Amino acid sequence: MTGTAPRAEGPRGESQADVRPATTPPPDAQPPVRHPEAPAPGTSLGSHYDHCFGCGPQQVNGLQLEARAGEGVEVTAEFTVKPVHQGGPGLAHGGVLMSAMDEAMGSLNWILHTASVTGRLETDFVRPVPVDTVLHIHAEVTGVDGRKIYCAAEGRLGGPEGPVAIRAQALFIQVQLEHFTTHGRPQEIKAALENPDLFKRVRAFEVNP
Ligand SMILES: CCCCC/C=C\C/C=C\C/C=C\C/C=C\CCCC(=O)SCCNC(=O)CCNC(=O)[C@H](O)C(C)(C)COP(=O)(O)OP(=O)(O)OC[C@H]1O[C@@H](n2cnc3c(N)ncnc32)[C@H](O)[C@@H]1OP(=O)(O)O
Repeated sequence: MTGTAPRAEGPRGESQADVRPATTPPPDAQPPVRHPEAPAPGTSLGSHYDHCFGCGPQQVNGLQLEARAGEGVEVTAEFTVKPVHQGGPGLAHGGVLMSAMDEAMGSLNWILHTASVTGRLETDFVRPVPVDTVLHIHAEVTGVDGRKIYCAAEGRLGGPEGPVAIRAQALFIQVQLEHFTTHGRPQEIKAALENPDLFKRVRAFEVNP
């Protein structure tokens, strides 16, 4: 019987010789820079979109993550696991926890003043996370290489110094406003564009990269 050789390529079809974990900054990546107009350390970042599953106040079953700016190119956030977030009985669903990490790393956009979307997201689940737990998340940018923004995050149980339950690394890709207007469902895009605050914010990110 002949076995099938493992695929000698990375997630984007690159040859094995070129493969570095896609979420690890390359050696020539730039250190991240806190944008001069980034929210001051300690400031609550609020929601980027009322209907966002991760942070939107209108999503009653969403994560309603509350993030704050840190000193560097970093944020802290808390996610309270509710019964609606269960996977196993009394335990958080892994995909929901990944969403919380995605949202926390996505909120680094506020610190860089960049609009970006998740290209790749890797997660290690280290400990189970029971319902009613508050997951304390710290997320930071680890490097920037052109449009590519490398991020890492960890989530701890019960407090910022609690045991680590989840670790994540991600590659975000900078996009323009057109990313949303081209691909989003027209009715939500129309409503979002009619919201002057949201529109101005995304435009400001574009002219002040
Ligand atoms: C009007 C409404 C506005 C609403 C927005 C409001 C506010 C925004 C501002 C602030 C937001 C604040 C907080 C946000 C909080 C949470 C956000 C949650 C984030 C998400 O949950 S977001 C949803 C999931 N996300 C997607 O829905 C993406 C689908 N996808 C695509 O839309 C494309 O795929 C894209 C754009 C990613 C790239 O497409 P593209 O054509 O622009 O660029 P291209 O493919 O050339 O990639 C360029 C370089 O990245 C490398 N690269 C790309 N992908 C890679 C991968 N997976 N692995 C390894 N490398 C990768 C390439 O290899 C190349 O590298 P190189 O330059 O070295 O060749």
